[in-house]
Amino acid sequence: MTRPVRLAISGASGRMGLALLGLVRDDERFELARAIVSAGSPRLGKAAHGDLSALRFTDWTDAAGVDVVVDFSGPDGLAAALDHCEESGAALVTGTTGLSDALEERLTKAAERIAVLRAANFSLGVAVLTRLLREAAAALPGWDLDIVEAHHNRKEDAPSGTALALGHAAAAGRGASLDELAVYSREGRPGARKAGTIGFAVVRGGDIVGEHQALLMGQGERIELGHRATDRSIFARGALEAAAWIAGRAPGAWSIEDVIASKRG
Ligand SMILES: NC(=O)C1=CN([C@@H]2O[C@H](COP(=O)(O)OP(=O)(O)OC[C@H]3O[C@@H](n4cnc5c(N)ncnc54)[C@H](OP(=O)(O)O)[C@@H]3O)[C@@H](O)[C@H]2O)C=CC1
Ligand SMILES: O=C(O)C1=N[C@H](C(=O)O)C[C@H](O)C1
Repeated sequence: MTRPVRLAISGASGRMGLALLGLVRDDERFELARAIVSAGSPRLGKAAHGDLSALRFTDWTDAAGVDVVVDFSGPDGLAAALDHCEESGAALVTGTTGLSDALEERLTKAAERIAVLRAANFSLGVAVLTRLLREAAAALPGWDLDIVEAHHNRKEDAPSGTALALGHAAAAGRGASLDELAVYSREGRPGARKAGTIGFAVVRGGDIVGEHQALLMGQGERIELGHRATDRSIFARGALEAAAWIAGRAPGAWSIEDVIASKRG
Protein backbone atom coordinates (compact mmCIF):
# COMPACT_ATOMS: atom_id res chain seq x y z
CA MET A 1 0.00 0.00 0.00
CA THR A 2 1.37 3.42 -0.91
CA ARG A 3 -0.73 5.35 1.61
CA PRO A 4 -0.87 4.65 5.39
CA VAL A 5 -2.96 1.64 6.38
CA ARG A 6 -6.27 2.75 7.89
CA LEU A 7 -6.46 0.89 11.18
CA ALA A 8 -9.24 0.19 13.68
CA ILE A 9 -8.29 -1.13 17.12
CA SER A 10 -10.99 -3.29 18.71
CA GLY A 11 -10.78 -3.46 22.51
CA ALA A 12 -9.00 -0.09 22.42
CA SER A 13 -9.61 0.75 26.10
CA GLY A 14 -8.07 -2.47 27.43
CA ARG A 15 -4.51 -3.36 28.48
CA MET A 16 -3.54 -4.37 24.94
CA GLY A 17 -5.67 -1.68 23.29
CA LEU A 18 -3.90 1.07 25.20
CA ALA A 19 -0.47 -0.46 24.41
CA LEU A 20 -1.45 -0.40 20.70
CA LEU A 21 -2.75 3.19 20.85
CA GLY A 22 0.56 4.26 22.39
CA LEU A 23 2.56 2.73 19.53
CA VAL A 24 0.32 3.55 16.57
CA ARG A 25 0.31 7.32 17.04
CA ASP A 26 4.05 7.45 16.27
CA ASP A 27 4.02 4.86 13.48
CA GLU A 28 3.88 6.38 9.99
CA ARG A 29 2.76 3.12 8.41
CA PHE A 30 -0.69 3.63 9.95
CA GLU A 31 -3.52 6.08 10.19
CA LEU A 32 -5.64 5.31 13.25
CA ALA A 33 -9.20 5.51 11.96
CA ARG A 34 -11.13 3.98 14.88
CA ALA A 35 -10.61 3.12 18.55
CA ILE A 36 -13.43 0.64 19.20
CA VAL A 37 -14.97 -0.16 22.59
CA SER A 38 -18.17 -2.00 23.52
CA ALA A 39 -21.55 -0.29 23.04
CA GLY A 40 -21.91 0.02 26.85
CA SER A 41 -18.36 1.17 27.59
CA PRO A 42 -17.82 4.04 30.04
CA ARG A 43 -15.05 5.21 27.64
CA LEU A 44 -17.45 5.74 24.71
CA GLY A 45 -17.02 9.30 23.37
CA LYS A 46 -13.93 10.05 25.48
CA ALA A 47 -10.63 11.10 23.86
CA ALA A 48 -8.73 7.96 22.84
CA HIS A 49 -5.28 9.48 23.30
CA GLY A 50 -6.03 11.13 26.64
CA ASP A 51 -5.34 14.55 25.11
CA LEU A 52 -7.37 16.93 22.95
CA SER A 53 -6.72 15.09 19.67
CA ALA A 54 -9.83 14.40 17.62
CA LEU A 55 -9.89 10.61 17.93
CA ARG A 56 -12.58 9.34 20.33
CA PHE A 57 -13.50 5.86 21.56
CA THR A 58 -16.47 4.69 19.45
CA ASP A 59 -18.44 1.58 18.53
CA TRP A 60 -18.69 0.23 14.97
CA THR A 61 -21.34 2.76 13.79
CA ASP A 62 -20.34 4.37 10.44
CA ALA A 63 -16.89 2.76 10.40
CA ALA A 64 -16.47 2.55 6.60
CA GLY A 65 -13.00 2.84 5.04
CA VAL A 66 -10.98 0.74 7.51
CA ASP A 67 -8.28 -1.44 5.85
CA VAL A 68 -7.29 -3.60 8.84
CA VAL A 69 -8.92 -4.29 12.22
CA VAL A 70 -6.55 -5.24 15.05
CA ASP A 71 -8.58 -6.96 17.75
CA PHE A 72 -7.59 -7.64 21.37
CA SER A 73 -10.96 -7.51 23.14
CA GLY A 74 -12.80 -10.68 24.14
CA PRO A 75 -15.14 -13.13 22.41
CA ASP A 76 -17.99 -10.56 22.05
CA GLY A 77 -15.63 -7.86 20.79
CA LEU A 78 -14.07 -10.27 18.32
CA ALA A 79 -17.53 -11.33 17.04
CA ALA A 80 -18.43 -7.64 16.49
CA ALA A 81 -15.10 -7.00 14.74
CA LEU A 82 -15.72 -9.99 12.52
CA ASP A 83 -19.20 -8.67 11.62
CA HIS A 84 -17.55 -5.43 10.51
CA CYS A 85 -14.77 -7.15 8.52
CA GLU A 86 -17.19 -9.49 6.76
CA GLU A 87 -19.44 -6.59 5.78
CA SER A 88 -16.67 -4.24 4.66
CA GLY A 89 -13.96 -6.64 3.41
CA ALA A 90 -11.39 -5.26 5.91
CA ALA A 91 -8.63 -7.66 6.98
CA LEU A 92 -8.62 -8.91 10.59
CA VAL A 93 -5.64 -9.42 12.91
CA THR A 94 -6.77 -10.91 16.20
CA GLY A 95 -4.99 -11.97 19.40
CA THR A 96 -8.13 -12.59 21.43
CA THR A 97 -8.01 -15.93 23.26
CA GLY A 98 -10.58 -18.13 25.01
CA LEU A 99 -12.93 -18.52 22.03
CA SER A 100 -15.90 -20.90 21.89
CA ASP A 101 -15.86 -23.67 19.28
CA ALA A 102 -18.59 -21.76 17.39
CA LEU A 103 -16.47 -18.59 17.18
CA GLU A 104 -13.41 -20.65 16.15
CA GLU A 105 -15.52 -22.10 13.34
CA ARG A 106 -16.81 -18.66 12.32
CA LEU A 107 -13.25 -17.37 12.02
CA THR A 108 -12.23 -20.34 9.88
CA LYS A 109 -15.21 -19.77 7.55
CA ALA A 110 -14.58 -16.00 7.39
CA ALA A 111 -11.03 -16.64 6.15
CA GLU A 112 -12.53 -17.99 2.89
CA ARG A 113 -13.70 -14.43 2.13
CA ILE A 114 -11.40 -12.05 4.02
CA ALA A 115 -7.77 -12.06 5.17
CA VAL A 116 -7.57 -13.25 8.79
CA LEU A 117 -4.43 -13.54 10.90
CA ARG A 118 -4.74 -15.12 14.33
CA ALA A 119 -2.04 -15.64 16.93
CA ALA A 120 -2.40 -16.68 20.54
CA ASN A 121 0.86 -14.83 21.14
CA PHE A 122 2.42 -12.11 18.95
CA SER A 123 5.90 -12.23 20.51
CA LEU A 124 8.84 -13.41 18.44
CA GLY A 125 10.20 -15.34 21.43
CA VAL A 126 7.07 -17.47 21.74
CA ALA A 127 7.14 -18.22 17.99
CA VAL A 128 10.64 -19.64 18.47
CA LEU A 129 9.67 -21.45 21.69
CA THR A 130 6.81 -23.13 19.82
CA ARG A 131 9.19 -24.47 17.18
CA LEU A 132 11.67 -25.67 19.82
CA LEU A 133 8.95 -27.47 21.76
CA ARG A 134 7.59 -29.24 18.67
CA GLU A 135 11.10 -30.51 17.96
CA ALA A 136 11.84 -31.53 21.57
CA ALA A 137 8.50 -33.34 21.94
CA ALA A 138 9.21 -35.27 18.73
CA ALA A 139 12.78 -36.12 19.76
CA LEU A 140 11.74 -37.38 23.22
CA PRO A 141 8.47 -39.25 22.61
CA GLY A 142 8.65 -41.22 25.88
CA TRP A 143 9.18 -38.22 28.16
CA ASP A 144 6.38 -36.74 30.25
CA LEU A 145 5.36 -33.25 29.15
CA ASP A 146 3.54 -30.55 31.11
CA ILE A 147 2.92 -26.89 30.29
CA VAL A 148 2.78 -24.32 33.10
CA GLU A 149 1.54 -20.77 32.49
CA ALA A 150 1.22 -17.70 34.72
CA HIS A 151 -0.73 -14.47 34.08
CA HIS A 152 -2.12 -11.40 35.87
CA ASN A 153 -5.17 -11.61 38.11
CA ARG A 154 -7.55 -10.06 35.52
CA LYS A 155 -7.11 -12.74 32.87
CA GLU A 156 -10.43 -14.44 32.14
CA ASP A 157 -9.52 -17.54 30.13
CA ALA A 158 -7.49 -20.59 31.16
CA PRO A 159 -5.27 -22.23 30.12
CA SER A 160 -3.93 -19.30 28.14
CA GLY A 161 -4.18 -19.32 24.36
CA THR A 162 -0.40 -19.59 24.23
CA ALA A 163 -0.33 -22.65 26.52
CA LEU A 164 -2.90 -24.32 24.28
CA ALA A 165 -0.94 -23.41 21.13
CA LEU A 166 2.20 -24.88 22.74
CA GLY A 167 0.20 -28.01 23.58
CA HIS A 168 -0.98 -28.29 19.95
CA ALA A 169 2.61 -27.94 18.71
CA ALA A 170 3.90 -30.59 21.15
CA ALA A 171 1.10 -33.00 20.24
CA ALA A 172 1.76 -32.41 16.53
CA GLY A 173 5.45 -33.17 17.14
CA ARG A 174 4.31 -36.56 18.44
CA GLY A 175 1.97 -37.15 15.51
CA ALA A 176 -1.18 -36.76 17.62
CA SER A 177 -3.86 -34.17 18.33
CA LEU A 178 -4.03 -32.25 21.60
CA ASP A 179 -7.64 -33.39 22.11
CA GLU A 180 -6.37 -36.95 22.50
CA LEU A 181 -3.57 -36.09 24.93
CA ALA A 182 -4.58 -33.09 27.06
CA VAL A 183 -5.12 -33.30 30.83
CA TYR A 184 -6.46 -29.96 32.06
CA SER A 185 -6.83 -30.67 35.76
CA ARG A 186 -5.56 -33.00 38.47
CA GLU A 187 -7.17 -33.17 41.89
CA GLY A 188 -8.22 -35.77 44.41
CA ARG A 189 -6.69 -39.10 43.36
CA PRO A 190 -6.25 -38.92 39.59
CA GLY A 191 -3.87 -41.89 39.83
CA ALA A 192 -0.48 -42.36 38.21
CA ARG A 193 0.25 -40.34 35.11
CA LYS A 194 -0.98 -41.89 31.84
CA ALA A 195 1.91 -42.17 29.39
CA GLY A 196 1.86 -39.72 26.51
CA THR A 197 -0.52 -37.20 28.11
CA ILE A 198 0.18 -33.46 28.05
CA GLY A 199 -0.72 -31.74 31.33
CA PHE A 200 -1.55 -28.09 31.96
CA ALA A 201 -1.13 -26.00 35.11
CA VAL A 202 -2.30 -22.42 35.58
CA VAL A 203 -1.15 -19.61 37.90
CA ARG A 204 -3.10 -16.31 38.19
CA GLY A 205 -1.91 -13.34 40.22
CA GLY A 206 -0.69 -9.77 40.47
CA ASP A 207 0.50 -8.06 37.31
CA ILE A 208 2.29 -10.98 35.60
CA VAL A 209 2.36 -10.09 31.89
CA GLY A 210 2.64 -13.70 30.64
CA GLU A 211 4.93 -16.65 31.39
CA HIS A 212 5.02 -20.06 29.76
CA GLN A 213 7.15 -23.06 30.61
CA ALA A 214 7.21 -26.48 28.98
CA LEU A 215 8.68 -29.26 31.14
CA LEU A 216 9.90 -32.40 29.41
CA MET A 217 10.56 -34.93 32.15
CA GLY A 218 12.61 -38.07 31.73
CA GLN A 219 14.24 -40.44 34.25
CA GLY A 220 17.10 -38.66 36.03
CA GLU A 221 16.91 -35.58 33.78
CA ARG A 222 14.54 -32.84 32.66
CA ILE A 223 14.39 -30.13 29.98
CA GLU A 224 12.72 -26.81 30.76
CA LEU A 225 11.83 -24.54 27.83
CA GLY A 226 10.36 -21.23 28.81
CA HIS A 227 9.41 -17.68 27.87
CA ARG A 228 8.73 -14.71 30.12
CA ALA A 229 7.08 -11.55 28.80
CA THR A 230 7.83 -8.51 30.94
CA ASP A 231 6.24 -5.83 28.75
CA ARG A 232 2.94 -5.98 26.81
CA SER A 233 4.37 -3.81 24.05
CA ILE A 234 6.06 -6.94 22.61
CA PHE A 235 2.60 -8.29 21.71
CA ALA A 236 1.46 -4.89 20.40
CA ARG A 237 4.55 -4.55 18.18
CA GLY A 238 4.03 -8.05 16.77
CA ALA A 239 0.38 -7.31 16.04
CA LEU A 240 1.30 -4.09 14.22
CA GLU A 241 3.88 -5.94 12.11
CA ALA A 242 1.08 -8.37 11.23
CA ALA A 243 -1.31 -5.49 10.41
CA ALA A 244 1.21 -3.86 8.06
CA TRP A 245 1.85 -7.25 6.42
CA ILE A 246 -1.79 -8.26 5.92
CA ALA A 247 -3.03 -4.95 4.45
CA GLY A 248 -4.22 -5.62 0.91
CA ARG A 249 -3.55 -9.39 1.14
CA ALA A 250 -5.76 -12.06 -0.40
CA PRO A 251 -8.37 -13.82 1.74
CA GLY A 252 -6.99 -16.69 3.81
CA ALA A 253 -6.11 -17.94 7.27
CA TRP A 254 -2.67 -16.42 7.82
CA SER A 255 -0.35 -16.96 10.80
CA ILE A 256 2.44 -15.11 12.54
CA GLU A 257 4.80 -17.66 10.97
CA ASP A 258 3.82 -16.26 7.54
CA VAL A 259 4.85 -12.77 8.69
CA ILE A 260 8.15 -14.01 10.15
CA ALA A 261 8.93 -16.06 7.03
CA SER A 262 8.31 -13.09 4.72
CA LYS A 263 10.73 -10.96 6.76
CA ARG A 264 13.43 -13.64 6.48
CA GLY A 265 12.97 -13.35 2.71
N1 LIG B 1 -2.22 -12.85 21.23
C1 LIG B 1 -1.49 -12.10 22.08
O1 LIG B 1 -0.28 -11.85 21.86
C2 LIG B 1 -2.17 -11.54 23.29
C3 LIG B 1 -3.49 -11.80 23.50
N2 LIG B 1 -4.17 -11.24 24.53
C4 LIG B 1 -5.61 -11.48 24.57
O2 LIG B 1 -6.27 -10.28 24.17
C5 LIG B 1 -7.52 -10.17 24.83
C6 LIG B 1 -7.61 -8.84 25.56
O3 LIG B 1 -6.64 -8.78 26.57
P1 LIG B 1 -6.48 -7.51 27.52
O4 LIG B 1 -6.18 -6.29 26.71
O5 LIG B 1 -5.56 -7.88 28.60
O6 LIG B 1 -7.98 -7.41 28.11
P2 LIG B 1 -8.74 -6.16 28.72
O7 LIG B 1 -9.91 -6.72 29.47
O8 LIG B 1 -7.80 -5.25 29.39
O9 LIG B 1 -9.28 -5.40 27.41
C7 LIG B 1 -10.31 -5.84 26.61
C8 LIG B 1 -11.11 -4.61 26.21
O10 LIG B 1 -12.07 -5.00 25.26
C9 LIG B 1 -13.17 -4.13 25.39
N3 LIG B 1 -14.39 -4.80 24.96
C10 LIG B 1 -15.16 -5.67 25.63
N4 LIG B 1 -16.21 -6.05 24.88
C11 LIG B 1 -16.07 -5.40 23.69
C12 LIG B 1 -16.86 -5.34 22.51
N5 LIG B 1 -17.99 -6.05 22.39
N6 LIG B 1 -16.42 -4.57 21.50
C13 LIG B 1 -15.28 -3.84 21.61
N7 LIG B 1 -14.52 -3.82 22.73
C14 LIG B 1 -14.91 -4.61 23.74
C15 LIG B 1 -13.26 -3.75 26.87
O11 LIG B 1 -13.47 -2.35 26.98
P3 LIG B 1 -14.88 -1.63 27.24
O12 LIG B 1 -15.51 -2.25 28.43
O13 LIG B 1 -14.41 -0.21 27.43
O14 LIG B 1 -15.65 -1.84 26.01
C16 LIG B 1 -11.84 -4.01 27.39
O15 LIG B 1 -11.20 -2.81 27.78
C17 LIG B 1 -7.62 -11.40 25.75
O16 LIG B 1 -8.33 -12.41 25.06
C18 LIG B 1 -6.16 -11.83 25.92
O17 LIG B 1 -5.99 -13.17 26.24
C19 LIG B 1 -3.55 -10.40 25.40
C20 LIG B 1 -2.22 -10.11 25.26
C21 LIG B 1 -1.43 -10.66 24.19
O1 LIG C 1 -4.32 -12.26 28.59
C1 LIG C 1 -3.10 -11.98 28.49
O2 LIG C 1 -2.57 -11.08 29.16
C2 LIG C 1 -2.30 -12.74 27.52
N1 LIG C 1 -2.93 -13.60 26.76
C3 LIG C 1 -2.38 -14.38 25.73
C4 LIG C 1 -2.67 -15.85 25.98
O3 LIG C 1 -3.78 -16.18 26.43
O4 LIG C 1 -1.81 -16.68 25.69
C5 LIG C 1 -0.95 -14.06 25.41
C6 LIG C 1 -0.12 -13.49 26.53
O5 LIG C 1 0.43 -14.52 27.28
C7 LIG C 1 -0.86 -12.49 27.39
